[in-house]
Amino acid sequence: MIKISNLKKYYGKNRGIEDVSIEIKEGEIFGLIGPNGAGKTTTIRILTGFLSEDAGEAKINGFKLPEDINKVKKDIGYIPGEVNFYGDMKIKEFLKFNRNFYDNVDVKYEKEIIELLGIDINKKFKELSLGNKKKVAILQALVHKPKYLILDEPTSGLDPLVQQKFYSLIKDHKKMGCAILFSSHILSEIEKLCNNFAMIKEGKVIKSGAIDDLRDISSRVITVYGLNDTLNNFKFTEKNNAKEFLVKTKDIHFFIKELSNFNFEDIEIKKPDLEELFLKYYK
Ligand SMILES: Nc1ncnc2c1ncn2[C@@H]1O[C@H](COP(=O)(O)OP(=O)(O)OP(=O)(O)O)[C@@H](O)[C@H]1O
Repeated sequence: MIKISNLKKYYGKNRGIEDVSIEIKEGEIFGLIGPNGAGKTTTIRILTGFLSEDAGEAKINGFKLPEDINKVKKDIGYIPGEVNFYGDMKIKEFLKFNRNFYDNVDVKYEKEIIELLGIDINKKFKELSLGNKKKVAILQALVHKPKYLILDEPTSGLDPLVQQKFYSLIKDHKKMGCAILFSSHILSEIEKLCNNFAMIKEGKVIKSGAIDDLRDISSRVITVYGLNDTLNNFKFTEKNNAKEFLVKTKDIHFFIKELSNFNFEDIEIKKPDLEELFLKYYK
């Protein structure tokens, strides 16, 4: 398990994080979201052994970070937000170096990922584009089939096709029982991939829980176009020349009955948009 409790970190007088607590179980993809400067990377840097905390604690499999990083290093896969490897090294040399470090690299799997993502291992790192550098970072993070994956905006810079391939690799790791921390600004990918999430703002967790609970799966957004009247029992907000109602699924037939007394042009019924809900918290 990855367990972070009341973690706090200041850079001198500057707040990094104030109070962050999250738990990620094996077989779970956990979304870490929040605006620029919220504290996601600071949290991740402590978890990956690069920074020490001021208060609270971060643990992986019971080992305290950053102190015990060497005891869990081989079980962790990490994709940093900014990928900076050894510029003059060819990718194939880098992979050899990586195989020596992680004595548990699955060489067959390494080959599979190289083919899946289309990585040119004969190129030097400095010759690669941003997206292709990111592909090497993905490869390096996954080849030893880690038990814990820590991903800091892993899809930034990837084209949509490679993104899809990356998602399938991550889902495979989830099936293998990996505990995955996935930091991202792309709310739709958090919605699609994650079971649970935490939103950090100004260094504190302001909202967390199951993605499905957040969405309020028992309600529907009903947009009615060309309706000039108001309904007695249902409130609405005016949006793009239409009236938008949030209606509990159990009340939909009452809603339709009441609406049928009036003229309107068109109607659209959909599940609440998670992206809109997330954006409210960003503001
Ligand atoms: N080396 C540093 N020195 C001083 N302040 C820092 C340093 N690194 C981060 N900070 C500050 O800590 C806060 C949290 O930054 P952090 O990089 O953790 O946020 P983030 O959520 O990862 O942001 P983003 O989404 O922009 O990557 C910010 O206010 C940032 O300015």
